[in-house]
Amino acid sequence: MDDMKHPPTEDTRTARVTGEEALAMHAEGRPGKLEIRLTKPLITARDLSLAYSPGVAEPCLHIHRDPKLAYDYTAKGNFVAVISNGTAVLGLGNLGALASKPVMEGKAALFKRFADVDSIDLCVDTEDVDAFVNSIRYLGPSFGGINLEDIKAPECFVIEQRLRELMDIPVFHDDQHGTAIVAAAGLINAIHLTGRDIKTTRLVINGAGAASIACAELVKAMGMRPENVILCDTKGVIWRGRTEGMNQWKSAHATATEARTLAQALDGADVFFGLSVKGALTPDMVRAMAPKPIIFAMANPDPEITPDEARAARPDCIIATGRSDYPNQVNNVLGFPFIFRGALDVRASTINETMKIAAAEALAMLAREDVPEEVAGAGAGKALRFGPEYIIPNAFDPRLISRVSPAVAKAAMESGVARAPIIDLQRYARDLANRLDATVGALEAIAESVRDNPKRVVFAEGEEEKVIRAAIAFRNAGYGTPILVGREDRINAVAAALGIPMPDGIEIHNARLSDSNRRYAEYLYAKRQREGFLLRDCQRLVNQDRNVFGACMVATGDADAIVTGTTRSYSVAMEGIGMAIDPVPGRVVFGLSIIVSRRAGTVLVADTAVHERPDAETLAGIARGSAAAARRLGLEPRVAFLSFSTFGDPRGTIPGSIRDAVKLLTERGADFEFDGEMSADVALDPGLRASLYPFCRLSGPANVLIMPGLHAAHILTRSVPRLTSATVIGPLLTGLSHSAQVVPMQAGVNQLLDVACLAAHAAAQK
Ligand SMILES: NC(=O)C1=CN([C@@H]2O[C@H](COP(=O)(O)OP(=O)(O)OC[C@H]3O[C@@H](n4cnc5c(N)ncnc54)[C@H](OP(=O)(O)O)[C@@H]3O)[C@@H](O)[C@H]2O)C=CC1
Ligand SMILES: CC(=O)C(=O)O
Ligand SMILES: [Mg+2]
Repeated sequence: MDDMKHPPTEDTRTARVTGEEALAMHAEGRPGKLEIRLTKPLITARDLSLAYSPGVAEPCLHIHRDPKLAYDYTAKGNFVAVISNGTAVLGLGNLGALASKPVMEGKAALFKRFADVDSIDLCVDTEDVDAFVNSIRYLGPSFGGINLEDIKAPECFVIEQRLRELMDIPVFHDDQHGTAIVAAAGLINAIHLTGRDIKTTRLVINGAGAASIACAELVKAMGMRPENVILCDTKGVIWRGRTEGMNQWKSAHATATEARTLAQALDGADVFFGLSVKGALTPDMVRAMAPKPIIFAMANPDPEITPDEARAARPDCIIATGRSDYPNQVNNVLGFPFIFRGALDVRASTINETMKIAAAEALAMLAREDVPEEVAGAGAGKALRFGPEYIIPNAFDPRLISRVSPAVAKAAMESGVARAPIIDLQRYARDLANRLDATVGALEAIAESVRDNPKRVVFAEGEEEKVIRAAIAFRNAGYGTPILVGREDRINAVAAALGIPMPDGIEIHNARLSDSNRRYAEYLYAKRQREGFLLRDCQRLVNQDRNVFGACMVATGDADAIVTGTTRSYSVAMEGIGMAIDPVPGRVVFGLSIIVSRRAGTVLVADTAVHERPDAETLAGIARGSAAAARRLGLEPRVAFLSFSTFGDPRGTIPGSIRDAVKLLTERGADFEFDGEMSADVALDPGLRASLYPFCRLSGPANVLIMPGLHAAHILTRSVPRLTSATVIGPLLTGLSHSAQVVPMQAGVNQLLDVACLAAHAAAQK
């Protein structure tokens, strides 16, 4: 196919998902997005006596005497309730309490993911303000803070005000203040980039509800003149004297203006804030705005205008939306996790204006700094740099927690609402940076970098349902062009039976009918003719073995990477790939697994796929390859060669290969820390090494574990995800001259997608 190497023409940076994918994600495994985990063991009778009766009486009595101790003996200090009645669910309207639950679980998940704040959703089934307030006001003892969400205006103003008066913990309506803080941060930078002065900037806000009123208040507090801010709602401009559809909060922002419609208000305006509904802003309105207009179309899930439409109407505009799949995401996810983190850590009694402005400024300033490689996506073509397409940090920026939360904590202390001040703020910021796992950010950075540099990835088992789903998800995620190997009618029939429409941009190649199969057979014959293969043997392999066909596509440059493994055993799939793709000369091919755990951070394990009993040279090669992979993930490698014994204790038959591998690396002067043999606990816990093995050369807990053989590697990586809360990614094949990955046969759609993304990333590094 002539056009084989042309990537899709549309903007592949975006990570679009389908409704079907979103439903499947929510239904998969344990339904929903949250579960509760224990922080203390409850295994023995003693554990039970300590955690429950009689032991639990002790903290109860202490807290009774001194309520502050609740922060020391319970989860209160890190626990936030996300509360809604579902009357303004995103921009979807009044869906009710139950239907708001996915958003509320989502907010709780974001609290945990981005700021390690524990959180629970409480969906309260009433639209009555008094009943709502009364159902919350008595819950204070359980929580360190209350995050109100998606409650419509004007009731939300009354509810928040009353709860703030009644409760002694922060009560924060995210749609009001979280949104205003993030929008203000983006506005500070957009004003700077377009050379404006906030005092003369004219803003039109579409919407006069929770988010809009809070935005109007904050921008005015920041110096925008009241007469330069016009609000519109479903009845048009909120002008001074209007009586229809008004309330006291709208009246407070009514402007003396002749404009009556949004279009009239926008004539010559500098800035548009959309906090209303999809499609409310038309290209004609955008065309009527001032030069270099600033457009924040923040309605969710669909903005008031899409970036493509806005740019087509006004190429000189700065455009932001509330979505994560366009550049410039102005969304309160950049605010609430970090604001609460800072407020909780100083046990703030409230979140006040000083804290909000500190958060907005910290966000704005972070966007002006150089973006570290792991955020921009290592090797990505499009670097994120302060400018019209990057006015606000990315939600996955790991620096957010160590910038925004300390700014909020400091402002709380300075404004006198901190009940547990932090003495050393620099140390606090450092501790926060380490609180989140770096690999999670690194993996998202890998995905981002693949979106910037999309690849052609062969899904060799193209007729399988889960493979088709993964290929479609790969395409929708913007990772590049999936190539399904299989019969077109079969693939279309499977997709039709599943009710999945096949999107454009997916290629299907039937090995037997492909124009290229003769070329692949000749390629294979040239490689294998001295190993007993005739041309017709090679032709048969190419025609009949999809792994061989797919690997030939990659080896001859028709594709960038191949993913397989769901229908054949690992070794058979490897054999097919190995027919066409060689190891990098001098490198060992091995499997690398990544264990991501909260407790131990990120730990790489190798070899988890290829060598049953590696000799010393192979072990040394595996260690070298693993150390290089660790560096690519942003980890400085500390490599431990594992055994049942540590430096000869207990005595036994330690495989000589381990000690010889350590010797080989020492003689050759490896440029990373390594040592062994040692047992896994000694490798992971430096405390166990300190007194008995002070000579050990590892400076901290090992983050790369080299296994003595495949049996031990399998036992470890297969049991960890079933016995603990850790995730295991891989095994990922390492050391081949072209990017190829074999997933375990039981791999699901998400695993296939992740591995395909990693394969595409690896292809970019070849
Ligand atoms: N990006 C982000 O971080 C956030 C985005 N949002 C988005 O902002 C929007 C509003 O949310 P929220 O303030 O909580 O909701 P509210 O229900 O409190 O307010 C909605 C407001 O939008 C107005 N409105 C509805 N349709 C139109 C229209 N066609 N033209 C003009 N105004 C209209 C309503 O007018 P009226 O008063 O006449 O009924 C009301 O004033 C949602 O789309 C939400 O997703 C909200 C929070 C954060
Ligand atoms: C982002 C958000 O909170 C909303 O759209 O309601
Ligand atoms: Mg909301």
